[in-house]
Amino acid sequence: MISVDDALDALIALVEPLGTEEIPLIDAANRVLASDAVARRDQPPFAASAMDGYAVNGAEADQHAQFKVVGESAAGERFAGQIKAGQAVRIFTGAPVPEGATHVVIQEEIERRGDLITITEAQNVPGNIRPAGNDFREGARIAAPRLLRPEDVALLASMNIARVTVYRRPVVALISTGDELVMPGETPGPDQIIASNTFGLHALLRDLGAVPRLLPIARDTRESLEMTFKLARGADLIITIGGASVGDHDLVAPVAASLGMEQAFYKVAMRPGKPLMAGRMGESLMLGLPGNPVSAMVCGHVFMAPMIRAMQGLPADAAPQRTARLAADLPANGPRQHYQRARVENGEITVFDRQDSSLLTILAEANALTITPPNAPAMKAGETISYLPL
Ligand SMILES: Nc1nc2c(c(=O)[nH]1)N[C@H]1C(S)=C(S)[C@@H](COP(=O)(O)OP(=O)(O)OC[C@H]3O[C@@H](n4cnc5c(N)ncnc54)[C@H](O)[C@@H]3O)O[C@H]1N2
Ligand code: MOO
Repeated sequence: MISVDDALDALIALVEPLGTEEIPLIDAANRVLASDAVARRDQPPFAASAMDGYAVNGAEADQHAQFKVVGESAAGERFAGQIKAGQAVRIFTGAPVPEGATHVVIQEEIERRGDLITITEAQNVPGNIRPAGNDFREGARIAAPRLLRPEDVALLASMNIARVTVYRRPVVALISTGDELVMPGETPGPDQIIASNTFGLHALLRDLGAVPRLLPIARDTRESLEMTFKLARGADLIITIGGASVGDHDLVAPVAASLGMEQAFYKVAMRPGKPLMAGRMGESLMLGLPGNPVSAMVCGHVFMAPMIRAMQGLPADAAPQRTARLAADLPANGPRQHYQRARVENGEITVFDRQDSSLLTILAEANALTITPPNAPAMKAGETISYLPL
């Protein structure tokens, strides 16, 4: 058995970032930028009014000063002339500030009669003007790699970047194994259960930006598993669920080996998730997850997620950890790193009593997995513990 950290290192060593593709900006959210994006213009491209009001020369903008309104500057259509002494231009938010104007008086602070306005309040001069290039200048960069959030997409649009180069999304084949499994919605036989972690992992993969492909459930025979592995060809990553342990029907390791899988490791000192395996299989990477539903999901967060991020060119970091205060004492740990379902609220974390790796109700109630290193001593309520947010 190897440690969680060594297993992660071995996994990341297998991964190379996938190729890149150019896509329309409208599809860019949740993708990873592969080449720096460079602004094609200044924003704003002109000094712009920040308010609805009147553009004047700030040197003249005393309380009670009077101006003649000589024109209008609207967003999208500027006032073509220049403001002279004693003149003002009606202006709207986002409109170009006319030449000669250095200040915008908001319309709540003037009185208007016909073409004449009078400033009614003392002014903070200059004000209410956004200088050209205030947000960014032409040539400003968004550095790759970067996972593009909706906020980044807005900025890219503003930079007039209509297409972006991003890493390809990993295609992931998901194989459930076991004679006992049927799909949700089917009618299980008396000894059957519903394939569940398959769906949890599918959802997690989507969240991570991968393209999951759900393959038919492989039965507990060599032939069925071989056939399903063949269907998985072409995937960047093949994930099996179940059949990873030592029972007579646990065929994933021998069948994968017979199909040429070069194993990087098998069995990790963690709980749940011990019978994890990984390696390379032809053009694909392979990750064999344990079948117990919680084990599979925990391995999904701890191992699959960093792999998918690294395939998309992001730094190959472990899932980010946080800390919280324990709500109750925690017993000493055994030889495997323990990931326990827990609920964190207002900085305090409660570890659930029931931790059997088949209990999806407890997983669904949890919003965190506490991490206890191998052979860690008992901890007292109030001590700080690390956790993975779910
Ligand atoms: N003698 C030993 N027995 C077991 C050991 C061991 O070291 N020695 N390890 C245990 C641990 S830890 C785990 S975890 C499980 C993992 O076993 P497998 O990966 O071989 O998984 P299966 O036996 O196929 O299934 C385990 C359990 O999970 C259910 N399952 C499987 N796939 C799904 C799915 N897609 N959706 C929902 N549930 C699924 C399956 O029906 C079993 O109940 O082995 C222990 N045994
Ligand atoms: O350690 Mo196994 O992965 O649940 O229950």
